[in-house]
Amino acid sequence: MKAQLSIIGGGVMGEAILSRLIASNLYLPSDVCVSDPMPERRALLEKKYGVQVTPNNLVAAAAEIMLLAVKPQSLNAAAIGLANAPATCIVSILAGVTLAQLEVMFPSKPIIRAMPNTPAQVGAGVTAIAANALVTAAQLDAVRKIFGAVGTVVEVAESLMNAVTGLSGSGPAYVALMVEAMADGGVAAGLPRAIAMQLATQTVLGTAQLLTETNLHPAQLKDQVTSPAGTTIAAIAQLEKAGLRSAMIEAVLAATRRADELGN
Ligand SMILES: NC(=O)c1ccc[n+]([C@@H]2O[C@H](COP(=O)([O-])OP(=O)(O)OC[C@H]3O[C@@H](n4cnc5c(N)ncnc54)[C@H](OP(=O)(O)O)[C@@H]3O)[C@@H](O)[C@H]2O)c1
Ligand code: PRO
Repeated sequence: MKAQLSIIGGGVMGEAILSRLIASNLYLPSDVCVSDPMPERRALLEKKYGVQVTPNNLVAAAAEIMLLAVKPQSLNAAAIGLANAPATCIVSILAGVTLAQLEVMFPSKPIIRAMPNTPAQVGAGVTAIAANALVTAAQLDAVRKIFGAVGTVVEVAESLMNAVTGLSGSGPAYVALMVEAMADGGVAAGLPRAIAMQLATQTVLGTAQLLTETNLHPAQLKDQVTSPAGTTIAAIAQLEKAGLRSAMIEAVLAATRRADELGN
């Protein structure tokens, strides 16, 4: 049976997207087929979501939309035999892999390159998409709906996709590092670990919500928190001394460069 959607690679991101598509009723489990080499993984996805599973990418490829969710290093192996895949539209979430490279692998196919992030697991992701010239308005709409089920969708020029990868694709790891470090600071100052984690996580969540809902510039928010001769400016002086801003800028650039390398 031809599935509406196939997912090639049922790992972290494949499952994150799958789980929201099923939970939001955008796809019926019977309309989705997931291909993964690991029997335990297939069994888990089949049991948890009721989807079709297969170890054979060619079987899965018989779908309206084929979502490639393998690691960039596994793409060549995963794509063997898929050049003439019956899939109508190919969607790739692979870091660094360009539309031009995908067009060589899947000649004459409508292809969309996408970069989601792991908050997709809770429907709070952000995904950038870029389409090739063969994608129809209906296909773009269908793919927008897929990523809309896991969060916000933005369209960007394909030339910016590696920068997106360096910022929002990899970004949850930077924020997680910051939350962990803030909690460690709280523990160093005497807070119990569980309370410190709750305070750190909610501070990040609330600050993101405040910035989103008020459209405040981050500098204005910082100024609101920073009393003259107060506690916050003492902390900020330390962060500036340690080069936090520069470290964050360099981190995004390093991830962007790595995405460039993965595409070569
Ligand atoms: N994780 C993120 O935050 C994130 C965010 C945005 C985009 N991405 C992109 O999403 C892709 C997947 O990342 P991930 O973190 O989900 O990786 P992952 O957890 O390793 O998932 C990849 C899955 O593909 C399977 N696989 C390997 N070779 C295959 C083949 N030939 N055919 C079918 N399936 C195959 C893997 O099985 P085995 O484990 O048995 O090899 C694994 O289950 C990557 O290209 C990454 O750049 C990831
Ligand atoms: N995770 C993938 C990586 O680290 C791509 C963006 C987030 O390569």
